[in-house]
Amino acid sequence: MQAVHFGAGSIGRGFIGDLLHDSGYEITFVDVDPAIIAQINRDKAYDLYLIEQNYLRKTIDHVSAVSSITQEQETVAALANADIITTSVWADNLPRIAPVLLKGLRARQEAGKSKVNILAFENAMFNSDILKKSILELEGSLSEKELEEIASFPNTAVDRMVLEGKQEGKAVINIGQDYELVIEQNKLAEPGMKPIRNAVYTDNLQKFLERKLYIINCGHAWAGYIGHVYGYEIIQDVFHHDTLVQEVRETMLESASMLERKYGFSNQELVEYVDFAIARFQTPGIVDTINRVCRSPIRKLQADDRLVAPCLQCEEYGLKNSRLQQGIAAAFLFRNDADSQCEELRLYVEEHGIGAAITHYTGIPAATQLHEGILKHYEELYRTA
Ligand SMILES: NC(=O)C1=CN([C@@H]2O[C@H](COP(=O)(O)OP(=O)(O)OC[C@H]3O[C@@H](n4cnc5c(N)ncnc54)[C@H](O)[C@@H]3O)[C@@H](O)[C@H]2O)C=CC1
Ligand SMILES: O=P(O)(O)OC[C@H]1O[C@](O)(CO)[C@@H](O)[C@@H]1O
Repeated sequence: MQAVHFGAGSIGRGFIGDLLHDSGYEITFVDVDPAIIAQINRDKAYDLYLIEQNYLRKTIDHVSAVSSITQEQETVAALANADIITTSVWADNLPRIAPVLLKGLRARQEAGKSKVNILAFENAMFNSDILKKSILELEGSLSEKELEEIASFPNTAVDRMVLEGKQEGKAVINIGQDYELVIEQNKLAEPGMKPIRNAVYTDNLQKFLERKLYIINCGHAWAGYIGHVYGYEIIQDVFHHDTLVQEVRETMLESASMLERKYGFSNQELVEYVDFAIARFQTPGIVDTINRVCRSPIRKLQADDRLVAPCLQCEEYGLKNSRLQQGIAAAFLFRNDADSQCEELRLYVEEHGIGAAITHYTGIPAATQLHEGILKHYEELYRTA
């Protein structure tokens, strides 16, 4: 069986590649980074290191790689022959892979190939729908009916600790043992089939997605943005600071109270989920930068993302959300010269003021209780920063 995976980065090789390999696929990675492509083609394999098993090595073989920039024909040919197509390129990049994907789908159409599953494994709500929409919006694209005849776009939730590391001086990928890969079953090309082993198949993805994004990623982002205000650079340092850990926990529990109300999760299972996530962030020996956790703050401030969405929903249910407001405020103070979204945010605040920026990036209207709360937190954090 053949898999084509866009994005040979941490999650691409460390999580999706791992599971595709264990499901029996040969994997063609499509990337834009010549160094990663060359490395995969040279070694025809790559190594992963299992953090909790004293960095035990696991080799992923039967892999190759192509560049979507310089090897478009090869990419299209691989797509035409694929039994499954997957991505982990960051949600913001999905529109960039849409054109070559469309060419691959046309090639499949011409060759009379069977309907293929296309799964976007990105941290975003309804990630595969974003990709489908990007394909449909291309000039001269297929109609929605034509696209649905040749491809299915099940949405997913993707959770695993995957970190860049070093072994014997070489850059490697370290992976955590716990993971959750959830796939929308009813949208699969054949809903009875389970194309990836060890994934969870569900018809109620939103519940899993929100639990993961609004608790794990929310707490992580809160810790990163607040940690940055306090001058930390490594996220583990935040998780070794008792007061901050307590505050992250309070943030995650604000989201949890909303999810309990909305989906009927039990309080105990959500509290256990929060504590499991915090324990994972505290795994001994791992080092992860705040710059990575906080990357792309504009994306993370969107109304359906990890901080604003649970905050808005808590507000609707009349639930406490002050910690979430604080995390949103802190995101506006995140600075990283290598991240263009930080500079865009900074310039917008400088030109229009923080009040307008909150509304512009989060959609939260001015003169609401929420807006005023975020503003107040921003002013307090600004004095600390
Ligand atoms: N690292 C993690 O622990 C987790 C990451 N995710 C999600 O997985 C996705 C990928 O994250 P990472 O693997 O950490 O990022 P990464 O930066 O390590 O990997 C992204 C890869 O995509 C490639 N890429 C970018 N644009 C491309 C294009 N147009 N065509 C082909 N390849 C392209 C990059 O060259 C890079 O190799 C993101 O959506 C992230 O939110 C989700 C859960 C966990
Ligand atoms: O990958 P993103 O969406 O930029 O956000 C980083 C988050 O994703 C993860 O990489 C994995 O879920 C977390 O470490 C972090 O919460």
